[in-house]
Amino acid sequence: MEHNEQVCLQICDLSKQFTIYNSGKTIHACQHVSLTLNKGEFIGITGKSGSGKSTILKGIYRTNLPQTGEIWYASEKYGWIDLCQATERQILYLRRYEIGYVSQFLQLMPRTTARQIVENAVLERGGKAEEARREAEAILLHFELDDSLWDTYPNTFSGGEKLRLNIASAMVKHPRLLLLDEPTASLDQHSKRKVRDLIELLKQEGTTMLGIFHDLEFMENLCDRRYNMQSGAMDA
Ligand SMILES: Nc1ncnc2c1ncn2[C@@H]1O[C@H](COP(=O)(O)OP(=O)(O)OP(=O)(O)O)[C@@H](O)[C@H]1O
Repeated sequence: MEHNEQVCLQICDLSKQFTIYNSGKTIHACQHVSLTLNKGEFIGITGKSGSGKSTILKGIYRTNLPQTGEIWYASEKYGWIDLCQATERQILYLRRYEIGYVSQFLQLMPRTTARQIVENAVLERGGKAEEARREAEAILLHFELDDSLWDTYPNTFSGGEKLRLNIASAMVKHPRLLLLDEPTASLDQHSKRKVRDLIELLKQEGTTMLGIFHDLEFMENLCDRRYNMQSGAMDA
């Protein structure tokens, strides 16, 4: 396959189905999806509920493995790599240093405070302790997480607080490719604007993004192009 230098991610004829064991039924979660994402571009995925939007993102992040198709990614470390064929070790490396995934669900870590969650994200990408402390405080302030919460465990946080923390810890890693799976689903307008500001900042930094947002107004003027799951093409 020939690769273009401008391209960050190329999905080729991707299909994924699930078999429901107790009924034996097959669900075609997505079929024949082809999509090219250029470096620094932000594509929004649209389509009705159940049309396979999350399935695509999970395929890229390798939370699931599609039956057919290829997902070529221009990795800084590995060069062009088909994420469907990559080894577990390669996937772990890419998740740590190159590809970020934000959903509306916070992965809680036992006995880890909000501040530590964000600091760990900076340390994971290779940042120094002082840098981690500074960046964690800056992003927690940006998301207006009350500072009385910074050194507490997030299991008691409200939905919106968890979500803001989740987004903060993914964004602070500055991944080259960021996958956004409805990260703003339950946020109020004010918090959504905060997320939007950060997405704009990441865009300016050249981050490539692929995102799902139910709020089409939110997507407006933020993404460069929109891919429609039903038509399998870019929205006009
Ligand atoms: N692990 C799974 N096992 C069985 N079926 C699944 C699984 N994951 C997804 N599906 C099915 O695949 C289809 C596509 O799901 P997906 O979550 O990708 O849709 P979506 O477009 O993101 O939906 P929504 O907008 O409601 O979040 C759905 O019919 C769903 O029920």
